[in-house]
Amino acid sequence: MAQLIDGKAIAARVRAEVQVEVARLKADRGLIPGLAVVRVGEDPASKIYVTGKKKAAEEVGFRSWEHHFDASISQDELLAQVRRLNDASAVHGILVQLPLPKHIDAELIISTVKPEKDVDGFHPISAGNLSLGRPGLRPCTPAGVMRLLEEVGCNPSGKRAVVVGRSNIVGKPMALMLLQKDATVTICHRKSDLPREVAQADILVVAVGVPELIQGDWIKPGAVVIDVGMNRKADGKLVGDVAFQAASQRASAITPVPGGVGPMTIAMLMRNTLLAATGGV
Ligand SMILES: NC(=O)C1=CN([C@@H]2O[C@H](COP(=O)(O)OP(=O)(O)OC[C@H]3O[C@@H](n4cnc5c(N)ncnc54)[C@H](OP(=O)(O)O)[C@@H]3O)[C@@H](O)[C@H]2O)C=CC1
Ligand SMILES: Nc1nc(=O)c2c([nH]1)NC[C@@H]1CN(c3ccc(C(=O)N[C@@H](CCC(=O)O)C(=O)O)cc3)C=[N+]21
Repeated sequence: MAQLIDGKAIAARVRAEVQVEVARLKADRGLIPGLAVVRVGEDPASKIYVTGKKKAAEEVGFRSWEHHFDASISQDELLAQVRRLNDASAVHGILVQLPLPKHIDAELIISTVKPEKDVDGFHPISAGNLSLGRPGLRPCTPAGVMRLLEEVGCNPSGKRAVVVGRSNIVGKPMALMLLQKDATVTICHRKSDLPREVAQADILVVAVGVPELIQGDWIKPGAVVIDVGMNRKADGKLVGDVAFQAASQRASAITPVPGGVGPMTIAMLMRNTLLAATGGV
């Protein structure tokens, strides 16, 4: 049986580290990091996520604001709101919750966030820095995965890593971060021969959004398996992209869903906001 990677507990540790640094910043410099979250429309999943973020921000001692707009807000008005947050000196981090309504060009909105305040790590400047191997704000989910690997003593150097999914917010930055740690990286998508590629993986990261797409018997014995997928079933329960029971028979370590990568995403958002406030990247 695989070791269960307790993302919930590790995330709590990351938040505790941030909390200590925030207390020191307040005492030494009178500086309180501030995080602004922009939410548009009534996506129920977004609402849950934003609530989790608010709780975490309070816990670590940040100021936080949620700016909620009706789904009918115009693109120009949303752009104006983002610019206002860019100019607000108490705001060190800005997160525009995705997805945005269809009449809004999400890429344009993301590019309008000041790169120094881009705590999601989605701005083209942040993506460019990552791709060039320069310091910068990193996307929270893959950054959280890297921390999980570290915590279970899994050093990617020289290992075969397979990332399933190539989105700009998870799969692609994940592959680049593993590459930066000297893994030999394969990126898979709809046209890939998944059973063949997955069988090669010493480290498998799956970020697809298809319930239990990855079958247990594809997994290389001893692999470390990280399941980013979050799929809600009809009964309200969450399942990942990996068939968990069968996979845990072969993996050496595996993340559960929920309680794996999800809490790490929020914890790394807190870290990024602290970094943005101190200019520490
Ligand atoms: N835990 C967390 O903190 C977070 C969880 N998530 C979850 O992670 C999952 C992925 O999110 P995201 O990256 O935004 O998703 P996207 O929909 O943007 O990307 C999905 C990727 O999976 C690939 N894919 C889809 N179906 C298949 C298939 N049948 N075989 C192989 N590849 C496939 C797509 O390939 P192609 O490019 O060829 O279309 C695409 O590259 C979702 O479940 C999401 O809810 C996301 C963000 C944070
Ligand atoms: N600009 C932007 N940045 C994001 O980082 C972003 C986004 N938009 N849009 C949506 C996705 C999704 N995402 C999650 C984060 C935490 C959990 C999380 O904490 N999950 C808990 C379970 C929560 C539950 O029970 O529903 C867990 O896995 O244990 C889930 C999903 C961030 N995203």
